[in-house]
Amino acid sequence: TGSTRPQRLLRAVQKNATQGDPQSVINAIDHFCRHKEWAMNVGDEKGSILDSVVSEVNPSTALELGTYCGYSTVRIARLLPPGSQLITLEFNPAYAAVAKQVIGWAGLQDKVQLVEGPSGDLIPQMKDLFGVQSFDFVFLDHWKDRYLPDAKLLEECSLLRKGSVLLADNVICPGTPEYLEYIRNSPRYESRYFKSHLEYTKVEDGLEKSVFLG
Ligand SMILES: O=C(NCCCCc1cc2cnccc2s1)c1cc(-c2ccc(F)cc2)cc(O)c1O
Ligand SMILES: [Mg+2]
Repeated sequence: TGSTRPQRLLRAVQKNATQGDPQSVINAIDHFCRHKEWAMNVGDEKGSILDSVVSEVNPSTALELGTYCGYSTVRIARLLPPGSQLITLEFNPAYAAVAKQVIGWAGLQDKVQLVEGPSGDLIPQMKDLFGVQSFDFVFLDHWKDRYLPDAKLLEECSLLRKGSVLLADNVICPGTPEYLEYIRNSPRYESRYFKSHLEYTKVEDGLEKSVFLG
């Protein structure tokens, strides 16, 4: 039984990145995905947009839906102010196991809570499990047909407050048409589209930033 792509990605991080240096972890993953094997990380181009939104929001509590190998987890966590927390949900235990090691290699484990399971079950438990009142920032990067139901679930569970920012990956490719339709037409959100490209390719993709108005 050979290795999986996430395991090969982790080996590239352990070989080429410096422990405790998040930027070197990011660079190692981008190099691996551009020159060795494509993987569904948000990537460097969309990652820079993610960085600018996270820096602008400067969240105390952040939620990531879809950890995968932890690339965007590291991008977000490295920018968080001291004392803030990022909760990241992953459905696939094999992905979660790799992500935990990538996050650890970056030295960001104290800022990150990695939780395994489906978002639909876990979101209603956020207050009880982690004592979260509300999220200042949410990065949606999981099943594309779960973006809409989970945005509604966050509202219903009072996990969003006036000014909370949702940032959604892949709104063009693979695409999240129902989510875009809802969020762009809802009076409860102010949305903006950041045109970019599918990670490590020339294919169009983009991020949708939506501010909850309360
Ligand atoms: O599927 C994508 N991401 C989701 C996979 C995670 C599943 C989870 C479900 C779940 C449920 N609950 C909690 C946690 C989680 S994690 C994805 C796919 C592409 C892509 C792939 C092929 C292609 F040709 C073009 C684009 C690009 C991307 O940037 C992606 O993000
Ligand atoms: Mg994505």
